[in-house]
Amino acid sequence: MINAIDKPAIFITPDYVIHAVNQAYIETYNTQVILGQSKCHQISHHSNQPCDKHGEECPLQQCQSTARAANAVHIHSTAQGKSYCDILMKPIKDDSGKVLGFLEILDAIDYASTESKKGTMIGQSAPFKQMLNRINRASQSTIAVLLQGETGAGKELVAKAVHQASSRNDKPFVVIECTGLSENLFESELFGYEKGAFTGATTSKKGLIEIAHGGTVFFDEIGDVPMNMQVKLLRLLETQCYRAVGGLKQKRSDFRLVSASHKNLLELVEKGEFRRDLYYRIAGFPIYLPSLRERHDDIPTLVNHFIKYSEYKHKKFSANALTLLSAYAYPGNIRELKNIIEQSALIANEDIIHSSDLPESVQPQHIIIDEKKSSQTAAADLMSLEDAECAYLSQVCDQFKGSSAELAIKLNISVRTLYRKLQRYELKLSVL
Ligand SMILES: Nc1ncnc2c1ncn2[C@@H]1O[C@H](COP(=O)(O)OP(=O)(O)OP(=O)(O)O)[C@@H](O)[C@H]1O
Repeated sequence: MINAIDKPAIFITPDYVIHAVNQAYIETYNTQVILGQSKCHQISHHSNQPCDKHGEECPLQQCQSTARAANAVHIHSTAQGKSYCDILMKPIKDDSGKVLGFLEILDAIDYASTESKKGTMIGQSAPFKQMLNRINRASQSTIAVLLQGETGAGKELVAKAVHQASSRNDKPFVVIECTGLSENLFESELFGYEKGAFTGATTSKKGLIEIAHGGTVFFDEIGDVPMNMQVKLLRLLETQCYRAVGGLKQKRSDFRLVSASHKNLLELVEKGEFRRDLYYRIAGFPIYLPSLRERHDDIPTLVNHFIKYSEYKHKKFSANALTLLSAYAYPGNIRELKNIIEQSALIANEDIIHSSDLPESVQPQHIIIDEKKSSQTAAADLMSLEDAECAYLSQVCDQFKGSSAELAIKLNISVRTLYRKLQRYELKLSVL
């Protein structure tokens, strides 16, 4: 029975022991499993303890307590290194309803990675994993996906992942940037035009919607579509039919819809700036993208990733600079982090990038007090006292050229307290 499943699958009893694996599992994971003996966590996590003992959800336990199917995104150790996997666990019952064991179906996620890997989304924090779970779910259907997240949080990358993981991945992925689209441009760009439709239309041109046939259309910043064009957009999305500018023939395009906005669309609906019917048409399956502030744990891996794929791959950030980078709030999210890394690498004269090479916005005095900002923005950017202390100490450590005793006197604390704080924030004095 297990071999009838085309994805990798295993059968486990409640004591975590694997009793059967299918052909797809053997081909994908190439791992030595001793049936009736190996436990799932030993094989997938190289650990003697179940997943929930080392920070991951255990779908087997969930399944056991509810007697219903459970799902989780896990990081598995495979012959090729660590990789993401979407797990579906189903209880298998006998005729009397007694649970005999669990069927685990594994779906490899190759558009995301825990470590630096070109062309993938990097991260391993809990909010990132929750997002992956939603992306994987969305990609298995043709439901309209709405991506909501701050600017620079990775909406375009997620839209591409939804497409890549779907059955349409061999067809086009077309991006339509909605910001600044005038009515004329909107129609000619989306629907194309016929020869002679307007002055300058010397040949006919295909529209983006036609190009996307069979694939996915990504409407970026859909909240910026003006009211008068929202009606036309709704008609297109409802019927998938359109007419080229200057054309008479009705055309049809089969496309999967993914939209994104950094604005709160429901608030726009309440204010009467976005049509409610259009909102419900595009928001079939909302996916929230966490800001970088919510996934601070991912910063060091992202820093390594961006430096590795930049022209400064031989350079490295000092531990103090990394601490400062981790304490910053990133209103521009991952895009801002990427810029900061490239800027600092360019500024650094040596192969080590020190905290003094980081741009002013990241420096502690800027993070702590920026009087020019409105009180509302300043409140949003406020950092905890602990983060502020850590950021300040990290800069001091890079710049202070004296002994620890001298520094302790300057900071008006004992040398022991200084060492305790340095240890706590994993900082080092440049001259000790
Ligand atoms: N998880 C990630 N791992 C690696 N790089 C990422 C990740 N998320 C985003 N990026 C990178 O960050 C940059 C910004 O991402 P993207 O353009 O997708 O953001 P966005 O939310 O669409 O921004 P905007 O709202 O301004 O359109 C890109 O260079 C992208 O490759």
